[in-house]
Amino acid sequence: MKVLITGGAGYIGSHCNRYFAEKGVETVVLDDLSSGHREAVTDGCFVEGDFGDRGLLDKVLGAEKFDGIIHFAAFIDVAESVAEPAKYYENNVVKMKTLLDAAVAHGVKHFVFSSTAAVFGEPEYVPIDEAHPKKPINAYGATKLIGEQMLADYGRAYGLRSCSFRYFNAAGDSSDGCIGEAHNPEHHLIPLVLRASLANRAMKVFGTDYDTRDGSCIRDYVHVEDLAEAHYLGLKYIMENDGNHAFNLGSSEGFSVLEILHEAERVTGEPVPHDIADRRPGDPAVLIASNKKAKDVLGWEPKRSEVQTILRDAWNWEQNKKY
Ligand SMILES: NC(=O)c1ccc[n+]([C@@H]2O[C@H](COP(=O)([O-])OP(=O)(O)OC[C@H]3O[C@@H](n4cnc5c(N)ncnc54)[C@H](O)[C@@H]3O)[C@@H](O)[C@H]2O)c1
Ligand SMILES: O=c1ccn([C@@H]2O[C@H](COP(=O)(O)OP(=O)(O)O[C@H]3O[C@H](CO)[C@@H](O)[C@H](O)[C@H]3O)[C@@H](O)[C@H]2O)c(=O)[nH]1
Repeated sequence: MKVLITGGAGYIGSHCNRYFAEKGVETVVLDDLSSGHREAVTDGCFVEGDFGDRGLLDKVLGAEKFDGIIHFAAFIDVAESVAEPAKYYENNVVKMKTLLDAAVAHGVKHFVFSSTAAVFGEPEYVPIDEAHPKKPINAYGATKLIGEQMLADYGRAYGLRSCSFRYFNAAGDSSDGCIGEAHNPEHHLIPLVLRASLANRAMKVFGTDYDTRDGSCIRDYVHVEDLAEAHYLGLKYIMENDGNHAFNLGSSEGFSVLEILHEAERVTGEPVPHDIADRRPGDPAVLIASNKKAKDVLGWEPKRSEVQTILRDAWNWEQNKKY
């Protein structure tokens, strides 16, 4: 089996590339390194370039037969998407259409897509299942919902089978410390908490006046290696089953920001210096996934998504980062 992985030099894509290689899948990573790292591509072939470049896609997809495309490449910063929506519609929608057209033209039949919990917007109930209304409240979430809709339409019209995964909070790093999260700038809670301990410099807790058990926001953290496995199961599923499918991926357990700080202190034995700050605009109080459909349909079972395991792997990575 052979797949093209866009964004495979990024955080989640690099773990997926490694997992697929372990499973004996041949991979070609296509990444423009706008936020990814060449060192994160530990397996397969690497092509540096833009996934929206049709000429390049024709060259890559025309050279050999690909069984599927695993599409991670995107811009991912929610706040930036509100300030600069054009940048997000261009990369996450316009270029994705180019990629889909190239897939259809070259006879690629299977497409796995990185969607997000942000397609749901403000939750009407938790845990959030796949039937939950989709009303994104920022441009980032809107672009991902359009991506899902394009897949449904391309599926009906051109027979492209697809699987969209709505990740909740991707977290953790490779269990052997070889690759990990290295966004620049970093906005995600867990790396910032651990860096606060390492540097003895206060991080900010955005809001303690939410309607939650301790006033801070609750999120569902899912290990990046569990996400990688889901992509493999998802690809296998659409190779055996027709249609366009979507799954929520989370641990189905919620932790508040203050609970994460506390758990981090238990794992590292170090205090987390922090200040209480105002709410960050656009943060829903609680996001928790129902992962029942992924379990029932794909047989997915999160193995490393206990918060202590996530924090242990992340602590190991933050202390010994390779890039
Ligand atoms: N990190 C999370 O918690 C999270 C949650 C939900 C969804 N997602 C989605 O998962 C995917 C991966 O996220 P991540 O955290 O690994 O992000 P990341 O920024 O680490 O990885 C994205 C990769 O895509 C590449 N890229 C971006 N635009 C490109 C282009 N035009 N051509 C070629 N390469 C391009 C970047 O260089 C980078 O390597 C994204 O689609 C994101 O929307 C992430
Ligand atoms: O310095 C910080 C950083 C974050 N937080 C809080 O920690 C929680 C988690 O924040 P973060 O790690 O930035 O993740 P989210 O904002 O929940 O967004 C992630 O999860 C979403 C789905 O749940 C995805 O759509 C996004 O792409 C992904 O970044 C939120 O309540 C933040 O307010 C802080 O208190 N201080």
